[in-house]
Amino acid sequence: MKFWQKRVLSPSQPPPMTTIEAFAPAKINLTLHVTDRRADGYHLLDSLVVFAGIGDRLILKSSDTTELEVSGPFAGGVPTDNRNLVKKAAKLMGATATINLEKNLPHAAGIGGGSSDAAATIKALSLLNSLSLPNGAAVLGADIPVCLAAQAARMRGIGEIIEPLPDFPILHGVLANPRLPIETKTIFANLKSPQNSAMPSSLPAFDTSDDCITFLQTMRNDLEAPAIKAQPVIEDVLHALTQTASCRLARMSGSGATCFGLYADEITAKIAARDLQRTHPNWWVTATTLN
Ligand SMILES: C[C@@](CO)(OP(=O)(O)O)[C@H](O)COP(=O)(O)OP(=O)(O)OC[C@H]1O[C@@H](n2ccc(N)nc2=O)[C@H](O)[C@@H]1O
Ligand SMILES: Nc1ncnc2c1ncn2[C@@H]1O[C@H](COP(=O)(O)OP(=O)(O)O)[C@@H](O)[C@H]1O
Repeated sequence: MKFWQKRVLSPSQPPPMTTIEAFAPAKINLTLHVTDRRADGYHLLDSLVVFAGIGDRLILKSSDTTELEVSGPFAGGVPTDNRNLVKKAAKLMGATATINLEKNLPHAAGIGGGSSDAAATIKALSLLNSLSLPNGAAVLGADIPVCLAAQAARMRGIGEIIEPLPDFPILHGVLANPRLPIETKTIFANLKSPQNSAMPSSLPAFDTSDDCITFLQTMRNDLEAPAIKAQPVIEDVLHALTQTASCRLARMSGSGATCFGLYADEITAKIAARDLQRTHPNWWVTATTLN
C-alpha cells in the first residue's frame, strides 16, 4: 500500500484541516419606510437595501470547539462570548470552528455589521461541513435574511420578505459615522408614528445610477428623526455630507448613526470622502461602491 492510500484509509487519521475566508459587507438601507407596528412590538418595514464594497473579514477553521478572536480597528467593545452573533450563528448551524473576525465596521451603527458577520458565518460553516442553509436564521435578527442574500434587494415584513433586485446599478457613496453607538431598539421606540407610507408597490426600472438617485431623493428613512433626537450629531453628519462637492443625496442608514452620501462617480465620491475626513478627523469616513 502506498503511503497516501494508507493515510486516506486509516480511521485514526484526523480529517485534513479546512479553512475558509468570508467577507461580511456593510448593509446600507438606501430607504427605510416604517409602515406599521405588529402586536409583538416589531415594526413592518419597506426598505431598499444594498451592500458596500467595505466590510468585516472572517477566517474559519474546522475545529472541535468554537473559539472566537476579534481583531481589527473596531474590535474594541465587540463581545467575544456567546452574545456575539458569530457564535450564535455557529450554534444555530450546530457546527464548531475557530473563527477570526477582523472588525472593520463600526458596530451599533445601522450598517448591520453583526448581522452580516452572522450571515457570512452561516454560509462558511455550511460549506465547511456540507450543511444546508437553515430556514430559521431570522431568529438571530431581523437583518439576517437580507444579509444572507447579500445583494441589492427590497426588504419587507419585519425583514423576512426579500425581493432581490439583480440589475441594480452600482452606486458610488461615502459612509460617515460620528463614532457614537446607537441601540436599534431605542430608535424604534422613539418613532412618533409607526404608520407611514410604503414605497410605490412596483419600483421603477433603474437603468442607470442617475435614475436610481432621482428615485431615492423622493423616498425617506423614517428612523432619521428619532435617531437625530437621540443623537443630534447625526444632523451634523447629514449636513456635512450634503455640503461635500456634487453630493446628490445624503441620508441615514438603518437606525443610525452611519449616514451615506451618493455621488455621480467614483472620483467624486473619493474626493468627498477625503474632504469630509479632513474637516471631521474624528469621524469614520470611507468611500465605497454600493449595490
Ligand atoms: C433597523 C434595521 C434596518 O435594516 O437595521 P439596523 O439599524 O439594525 O442596522 C433592522 O431592521 C434591524 O435589524 P436587527 O438589528 O437585526 O434587529 P433585531 O436584533 O431583530 O431587533 C432589535 C430591536 O429592534 C426593533 N425592531 C427591529 C426590526 C424591526 N423590523 N422592528 C423592530 O421594532 C425591536 O425593538 C428589536 O428588539
Ligand atoms: N459580530 C458582531 N459585530 C458587531 N456587533 C456585534 C456582533 N455580535 C454581537 N454584536 C452586538 O450587536 C450590537 C449591534 O451591532 P451591529 O450589528 O453592528 O449594529 P446594527 O444593528 O446597528 O447594524 C452591538 O452593540 C454588539 O454588542
